[in-house]
Amino acid sequence: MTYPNLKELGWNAEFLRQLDIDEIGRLTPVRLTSVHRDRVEALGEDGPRTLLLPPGLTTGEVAVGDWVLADTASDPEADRIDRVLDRKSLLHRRAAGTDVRDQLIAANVDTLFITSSFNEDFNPARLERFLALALAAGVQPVFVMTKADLCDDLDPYLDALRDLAPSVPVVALDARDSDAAAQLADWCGPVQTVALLGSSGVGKSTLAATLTGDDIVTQDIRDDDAKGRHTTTARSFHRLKDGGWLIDTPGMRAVRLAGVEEGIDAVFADVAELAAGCRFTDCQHDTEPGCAVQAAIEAGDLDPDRLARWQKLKLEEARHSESLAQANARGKRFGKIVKEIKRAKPRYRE
Ligand SMILES: Nc1nc2c(ncn2[C@@H]2O[C@H](COP(=O)(O)OP(=O)(O)OP(=O)(O)O)[C@@H](O)[C@H]2O)c(=O)[nH]1
Ligand SMILES: [Zn+2]
Repeated sequence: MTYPNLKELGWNAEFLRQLDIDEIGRLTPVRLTSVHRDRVEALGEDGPRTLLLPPGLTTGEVAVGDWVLADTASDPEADRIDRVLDRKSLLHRRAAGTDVRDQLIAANVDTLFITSSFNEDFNPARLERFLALALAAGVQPVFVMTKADLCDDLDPYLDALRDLAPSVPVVALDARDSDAAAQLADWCGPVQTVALLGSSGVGKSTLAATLTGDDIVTQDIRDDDAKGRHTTTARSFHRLKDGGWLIDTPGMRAVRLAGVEEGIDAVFADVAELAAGCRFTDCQHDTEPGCAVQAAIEAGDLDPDRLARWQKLKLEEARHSESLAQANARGKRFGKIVKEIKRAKPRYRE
């Protein structure tokens, strides 16, 4: 069995530069292909490996696509991660439900295929949200529009996408057709890593199968977390027909924003620029005098819906970032209390 070499796995000079002389001989670079509660799976030049984590590092701090240095010599019982290399990009989101922790989705992704279909699923607010996520992560976004075969008139959708983000490439395709791979070939070649994002039913699994040549029905690997709840922590890493890699994330209906303010401002650069011209720095762009945003709306230069979507996203971002900061503070307080309790408790056995 031959395995892909490091370069084929996406390794490049940026990662190599992070190793010091001692590490080059002693440690092995490998790329993470799935993350479980207590261990990770990785792929390197010698094939797949299971790695344990060193003290002080949890699986919540690593993501599929990460490059890590594996220590395969120190402990005869198990291979371990020595350290995680700096990432060139990191997609993350807020965890589901009331959990406000940041959840890592995928690391070192070059291109995010923001997938939507030409039908009722088409939703500008959702696309902007995905776009903000991609830009904040440092990933190139591409709009991949599926079910083109079912739509009589693509133009209104294509126009809407151009208004939304003029510089983002748009590809319209039938996800079931093998031509789809050729249409996306620019982003799927050797050394490139892509990820798919989009709501349920838009055709992500279908497209993944077309791009990889496998029928990779998303297999969520369920793990029990510390509280015994079932969580989906594993993501899959698949070889693309064109030589690159696909990180396949389970359907994400609602991406929770947090810490992506820069991404939002980039997506709404036109509105943000207008807002910078308002008379008051804390202008709410409502009825304030000297509001450049309202002036643009009146002049027909700005769609009021777009202003509303910007405000909604910013509010959501502010709220989530705040709760994240609060949760971190709470976590620290909790940690302190646990330590105090431990200190106070008599120790019967060690
Ligand atoms: N006609 C047509 N059907 C498509 C296309 N893409 C996907 N489908 C169909 O749409 C349905 C849903 O596709 P999936 O690939 O399962 O969608 P998904 O995004 O993976 O959905 P989740 O797994 O729920 O996230 C399937 O019946 C596909 O065959 C397309 O481009 N054209
Ligand atoms: Zn204003």
